[in-house]
Amino acid sequence: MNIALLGYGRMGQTIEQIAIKRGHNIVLKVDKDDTDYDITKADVAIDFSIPNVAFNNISNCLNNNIPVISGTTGWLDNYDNAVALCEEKKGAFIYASNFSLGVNIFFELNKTLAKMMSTLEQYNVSMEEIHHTKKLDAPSGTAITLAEGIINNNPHYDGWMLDDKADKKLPIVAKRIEDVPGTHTVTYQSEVDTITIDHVAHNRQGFALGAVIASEWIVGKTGVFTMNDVLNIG
Ligand SMILES: NC(=O)C1=CN([C@@H]2O[C@H](COP(=O)(O)OP(=O)(O)OC[C@H]3O[C@@H](n4cnc5c(N)ncnc54)[C@H](OP(=O)(O)O)[C@@H]3O)[C@@H](O)[C@H]2O)C=CC1
Ligand SMILES: O=C(O)C1=N[C@H](C(=O)O)C[C@H](O)C1
Repeated sequence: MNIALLGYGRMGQTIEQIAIKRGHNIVLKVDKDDTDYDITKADVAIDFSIPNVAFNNISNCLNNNIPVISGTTGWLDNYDNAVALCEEKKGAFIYASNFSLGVNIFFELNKTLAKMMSTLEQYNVSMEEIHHTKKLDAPSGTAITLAEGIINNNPHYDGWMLDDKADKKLPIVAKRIEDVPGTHTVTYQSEVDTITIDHVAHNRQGFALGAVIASEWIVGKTGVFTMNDVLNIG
C-alpha cells in the first residue's frame, strides 16, 4: 500500500517504521512548510499533525477521494464538518483519539464500569491524564473520550471540566511531565474506599500500529468509521 504521512513528527516517524515493516511504501511525508504536494499518489493518508491544520489535511484527502485516518487531537470542533464532507464525497474516514488496542479495550472497560457505578451515589469520579511537555492540547483526546464514556452512562454528570470542579462536571487534571507517552487514570472515590482503572502507554508503538492497521482496513471502504469497527469490539 502507498501511504501518505500528514505530519512527520514523533508519531509520523514511528508510523513510518511500522508501516515499512508491514510491507508498505511511504510515498509522501508532509510537514509544516510542505504546501504543494500531490496526495493522489497515495492509497491512504495518515494524519498525525497539529490541531489547527488537521481539518484542512483531512478535507484535502476527502476532496481528492483518498481514504484518511486521523489521530490528531484538539480539532474536534470541526469533526461534524469532516463527517459531512466524507458523506458528500462518498469518501472514507476514521478519527480516533487513541489508536492503541489497549486503550480501545480500556474505553470499553471504562463504559462498563461507568454503567455499574451510575446508581452508587456515594462515589465521585475524577480523571487524570499525564503526557510529555511537548503536547499542545489539554485535556488529551483520550481523556475526552473517556469522559464522554462516563457522561453517556452516568446521569450524575453532564460534562467535564479541566483543572476545576463544578456540580455535575467530571473533573479532569492534566499533568505534563517530560517524555511521558500517555497515562490515563479514572478514579471512583467514596468515604470508605477508592477504585481506579488506568492505562499506561510505555512508548508510541501501540498508537502507531493501531493507525497502520486502521489504514490497511479502510482501503476500499466508504463511510465514517471508528476503531470499534476496525477492531470489531464494542
Ligand atoms: N490518536 C492517537 O492514537 C494519538 C494521537 N496523537 C496526536 O497526534 C498529534 C501529533 O502528535 P506527535 O507526533 O506527538 O506531535 P509532533 O509535534 O511530534 O508532530 C506533529 C507534526 O506535524 C507537523 N505539522 C505542522 N504543520 C503541519 C501541516 N500543515 N501539515 C502537516 N504536518 C504539519 C509538525 O511540523 P513542525 O514540527 O515543523 O511544526 C510536526 O512534525 C497530536 O495531536 C497528538 O495529540 C499522538 C499520539 C497518539
Ligand atoms: O499527544 C500525545 O502524545 C498523545 N495524544 C493522544 C491524546 O491526546 O489522547 C493519545 C496519546 O495519549 C498520546
